[in-house]
Amino acid sequence: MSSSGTGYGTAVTAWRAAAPDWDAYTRHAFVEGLRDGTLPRAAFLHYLAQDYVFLKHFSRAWALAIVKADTLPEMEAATATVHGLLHYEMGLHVKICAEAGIDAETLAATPEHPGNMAYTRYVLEAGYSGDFLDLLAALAPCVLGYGEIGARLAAEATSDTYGDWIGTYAGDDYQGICRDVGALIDGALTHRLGPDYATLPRFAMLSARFAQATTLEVGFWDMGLSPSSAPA
Ligand SMILES: Cc1ncc(C[n+]2csc(CCO)c2C)c(N)n1
Repeated sequence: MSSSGTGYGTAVTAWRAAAPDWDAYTRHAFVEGLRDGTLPRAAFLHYLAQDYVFLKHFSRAWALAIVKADTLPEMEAATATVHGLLHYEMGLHVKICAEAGIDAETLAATPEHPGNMAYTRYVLEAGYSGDFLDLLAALAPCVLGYGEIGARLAAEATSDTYGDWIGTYAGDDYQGICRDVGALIDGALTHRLGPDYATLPRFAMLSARFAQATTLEVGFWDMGLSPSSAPA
């Protein structure tokens, strides 16, 4: 595991260090292909189409966070994320795919890959059967991993083929979102478990959720690298 992160918060820094697959996720061959520009365009577009489906369910999971929240600021943070996903991030996917000749209707009809389904339904299930903390622990690797990937690739990229993608996640706006989500998690833990939350068994259970979602992110990149594994 890498020893350093991007410092998004106390809890996520601990969870990140304890997740066995963190490097497999953030330094995956797909990510390295974005870094050096060798990722085939077909793999990128296949990934984007699956990610469009992913974001739809991920938005539902953040909407569930509004339901599971306990304070108005928690509700506001979750609402802002839902809004950003539906009105900004999904639109970016539509635009990039349209430029590559995949129209919005085709994108919306993308068959959902089982690895995609496994990940989003795992996150939703964490929220359905658990509380706000369970849901945030399952949501966190996605948000913060892309922040870490973006920041590293902005410094280490050797090609600008995927510069727009890298720039989106390396940019100040997205890095600010990552710090906000890290602070939301630290605040939610303190509010529910007290300031010594990191010493409690519950914290280790949440860490395991974070690790599981991290492993499912690895599967998502794997899927992106093998377009032929998509269901009909
Ligand atoms: C598989 C997969 N994992 C993570 C992200 C990144 N991401 C998902 S939602 C969001 C906005 C804040 O919640 C960001 C950056 C993705 N697009 N696809």
